[in-house]
Amino acid sequence: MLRLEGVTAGYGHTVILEGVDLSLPPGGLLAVLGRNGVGKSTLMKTIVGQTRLRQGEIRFGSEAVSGLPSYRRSRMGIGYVPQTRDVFPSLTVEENLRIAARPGKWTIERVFELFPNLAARRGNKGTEISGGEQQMLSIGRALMGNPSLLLLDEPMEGLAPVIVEQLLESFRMLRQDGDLAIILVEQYVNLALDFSPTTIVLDRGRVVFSGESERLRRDQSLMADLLGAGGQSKAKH
Ligand SMILES: Nc1ncnc2c1ncn2[C@@H]1O[C@H](COP(=O)(O)OP(=O)(O)OP(=O)(O)O)[C@@H](O)[C@H]1O
Repeated sequence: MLRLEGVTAGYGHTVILEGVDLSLPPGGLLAVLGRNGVGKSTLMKTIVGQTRLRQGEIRFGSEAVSGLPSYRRSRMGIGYVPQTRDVFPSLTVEENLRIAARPGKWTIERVFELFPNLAARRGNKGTEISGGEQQMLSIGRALMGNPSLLLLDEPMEGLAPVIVEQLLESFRMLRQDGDLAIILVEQYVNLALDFSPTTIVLDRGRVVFSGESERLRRDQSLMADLLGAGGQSKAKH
């Protein structure tokens, strides 16, 4: 469903990603790990078309999407939840969801089933809900577009443990759904390894590990090598 081959990309003259290969089958899961600033968000932005692609190819389904603008990729079924939480502050929860709607199985009712907190806040503006609820709304908006691939960029960042637990539960429900492929960028290593059977680790814009999450989890010294002290401390989560 998604294939990157030799992708080199960055911003303006700056190259951040170098020779990245990855592939994900329909309904597949992938965790993306790496220290701060190694290019995880840049990888997500490159998949959705928000960086400058210098070399390589990105295919989604049967099409090469490398030359397509973001909105075309989104219409083709790539849903993106950026680290910055993509909600319109002056619109209500319900309006935020409605304007993101495209035909398919995801409806407002279904999003409210996934995130009951949002149902209770349907009339509140984007500014009148908590950070955790904004994250749920941002994910809900991506789902309303009825994607076949969902990119989640550090969705747990800065959220209280109780909200992290709620989000995790919703991700498990999405995973059970089966036909939605998900790429999860995470700083919480164990949480990501639990979520996805396959993982890649980035370091300075290159893929330095690609394989079974379990293999990484079992090899603590490899994990320390690839993710460093920061990864280790967050591995406790
Ligand atoms: N819009 C931009 N223009 C220029 N450089 C950028 C831009 N966005 C990110 N960078 C640089 O690209 C590099 C990779 O950043 P990126 O945000 O992809 O890393 P990350 O692995 O997601 O980090 P974090 O875990 O801290 O979110 C960093 O050196 C960053 O300064």
